[in-house]
Amino acid sequence: MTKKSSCYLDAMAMLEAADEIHSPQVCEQALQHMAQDITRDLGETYPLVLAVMGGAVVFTGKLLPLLKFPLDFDYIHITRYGDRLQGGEFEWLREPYEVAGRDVLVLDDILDEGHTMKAIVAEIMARGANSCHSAVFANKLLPKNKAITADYVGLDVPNRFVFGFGMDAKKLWRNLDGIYAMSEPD
Ligand SMILES: O=P(O)(O)OC[C@H]1O[C@H](OP(=O)(O)OP(=O)(O)O)[C@H](O)[C@@H]1O
Ligand code: HPA
Repeated sequence: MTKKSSCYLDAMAMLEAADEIHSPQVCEQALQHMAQDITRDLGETYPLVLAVMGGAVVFTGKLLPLLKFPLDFDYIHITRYGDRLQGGEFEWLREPYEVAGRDVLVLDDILDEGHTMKAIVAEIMARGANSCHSAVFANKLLPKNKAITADYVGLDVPNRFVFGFGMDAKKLWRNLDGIYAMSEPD
């Protein structure tokens, strides 16, 4: 039998200690509701849909086939957490291109303090977009005001570090189909 790496063991221990917040079934239902709302509001605008890498990858992959109207798709990449549990400075790894005159829909995995989405929307509007809507799969419930609220929210999550459904904790477990919260120190 092969020896399991310490990364593998750490990942399994993290999942074992975590609490399930939203099951895969609840996540799928939330996706359906989001798709209906987005279709109702943006279905005739031929939007440019921008996924925020890398957290939006699962949300995007599951949402796009539910949007049964014409759209363009591209991605942007901005990060401020890396493998940390606290946000820091922004780093743009791929800026938004060819947004002038477009109705843009930004997809991201989570709205936490909202600084990332606020910076994205500001950048897109500064580049001449006609409009910019935001859709996040998870909205973290915080005891303070956020920098921005999202136009479309899949599910609320508690004020804990969550992972799964595209979200990583210390770079782990983006690939889970439900949402989990890391165990809290005793
Ligand atoms: O609302 P905020 O407090 O700004 O946090 C939300 C952002 O943080 C995460 O990105 P991260 O910087 O971890 O990059 P990632 O997408 O590569 O995980 C997440 O994907 C959001 O983009
Ligand atoms: N989980 C994963 N990524 C995040 C979070 C979180 O709770 N907050 C901001 N980015």
